[in-house]
Amino acid sequence: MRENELKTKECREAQTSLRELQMELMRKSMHVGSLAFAVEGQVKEKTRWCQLLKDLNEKFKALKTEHQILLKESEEYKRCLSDATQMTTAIHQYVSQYANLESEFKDLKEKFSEEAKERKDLYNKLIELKGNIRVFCRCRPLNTEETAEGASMAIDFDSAKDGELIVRGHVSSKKVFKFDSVFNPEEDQEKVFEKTAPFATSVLDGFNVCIFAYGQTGTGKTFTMEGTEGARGVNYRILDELFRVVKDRHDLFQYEITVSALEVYNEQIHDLLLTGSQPSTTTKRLEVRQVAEGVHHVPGLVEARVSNMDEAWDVLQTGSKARVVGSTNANEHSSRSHCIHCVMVKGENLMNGERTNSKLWLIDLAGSERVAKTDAQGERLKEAQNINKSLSALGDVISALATKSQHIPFRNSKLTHLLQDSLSTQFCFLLLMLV
Ligand SMILES: Nc1ncnc2c1ncn2[C@@H]1O[C@H](COP(=O)(O)OP(=O)(O)OP(=O)(O)O)[C@@H](O)[C@H]1O
Repeated sequence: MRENELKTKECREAQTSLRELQMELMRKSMHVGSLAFAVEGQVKEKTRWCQLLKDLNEKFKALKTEHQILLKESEEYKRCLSDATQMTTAIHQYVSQYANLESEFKDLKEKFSEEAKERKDLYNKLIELKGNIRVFCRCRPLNTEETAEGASMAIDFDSAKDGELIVRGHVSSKKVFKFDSVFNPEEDQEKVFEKTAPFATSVLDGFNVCIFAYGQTGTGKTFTMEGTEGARGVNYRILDELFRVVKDRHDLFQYEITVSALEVYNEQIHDLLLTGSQPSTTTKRLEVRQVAEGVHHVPGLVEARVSNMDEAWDVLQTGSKARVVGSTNANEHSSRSHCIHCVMVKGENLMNGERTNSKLWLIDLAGSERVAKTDAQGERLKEAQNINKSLSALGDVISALATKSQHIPFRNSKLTHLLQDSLSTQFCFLLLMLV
């Protein structure tokens, strides 16, 4: 019994310790569960950190590459900076050089203006010394008919070297004429122009220049002024020279050039640039009007603006052609009218703003044969009388100008009236006498 009780006690104790062990096991398994949960959390955390580390690694790599690029760029910038510094120094040097040049340029500009004025004054004096009225004589060669008829020259050209021309008369008489220049039959258009060329500069310097061709019909007035395509005359050559000088001076001067072409026939002025302006057709006559003290104008006259030689020549040729086309007999008509080409030049000195206003007149006068000699009647007589009247009026004006007379009779003919302004101040007058 006792043994039974012991066994029961043992059994109870075993039961109690089993219960405790069970409790302990439960506690331990709960602890293991919480540890597993914690471990799972740690694993998750580790994965996240690993990912972060990976990302950071990539970012680091990218930053490293960027750093390399920036390093390169910064070296480039450094180089540029040194270039820029050099450039700035160079610019500073240029600026100071420019300032020096500018002041030198200003000095030169002033000197140039003074020299130009001096040159113009000297030129002015030279013209005065040479005389602002000059007469050249040109003798044409004998034509084939004259040679066939056995004609010979009455002029002794050997003596003409100093401008003195000896004309042998009948028997042993001889007459001596004095000219500023004499051109013998062998001297060509170029030779004649050599002496005329300086007048182009005079016009651009503000002088009025009048060049006349005077002589009897057939002596070569039109040949000398107009010339032919193969032997250009004064008109073409002087315009060419004028535009050459304009081009040469384009940095210092600005010029505005206009041209007109007109004709004086039977003491009436006609515009050759207006179609149908010939005397044979019914057109409005032009008149010279005084618009201010010392300023005369021809209202309605076409003034064509030209900017180069070709344009100017085209306009003047239009005028010359209109003169020929309008007449029934070109030669007859041309010898009975004064053909006038006028080149108007407005200049501005770009250095000092000085302005000039001048005119170049190129005039092929009507044939100078005398009425008594021509045995003219009717319309021809009227034409010849008008020519005589205007040529002698021109002669009177020249002699009044040459003797510096108080009164210059400009109003005695249409031609001299037209030229009044141009023969009143700063002018050069050249008469080409053709024989
Ligand atoms: N220096 C010269 N050399 C060669 N030929 C000339 C010369 N002068 C004139 N001639 C010739 O003489 C002829 C007459 O000349 P031109 O027509 O120029 O005379 P003009 O005086 O103008 O006459 P018009 O009063 O009728 O107009 C033309 O055939 C021209 O070619």
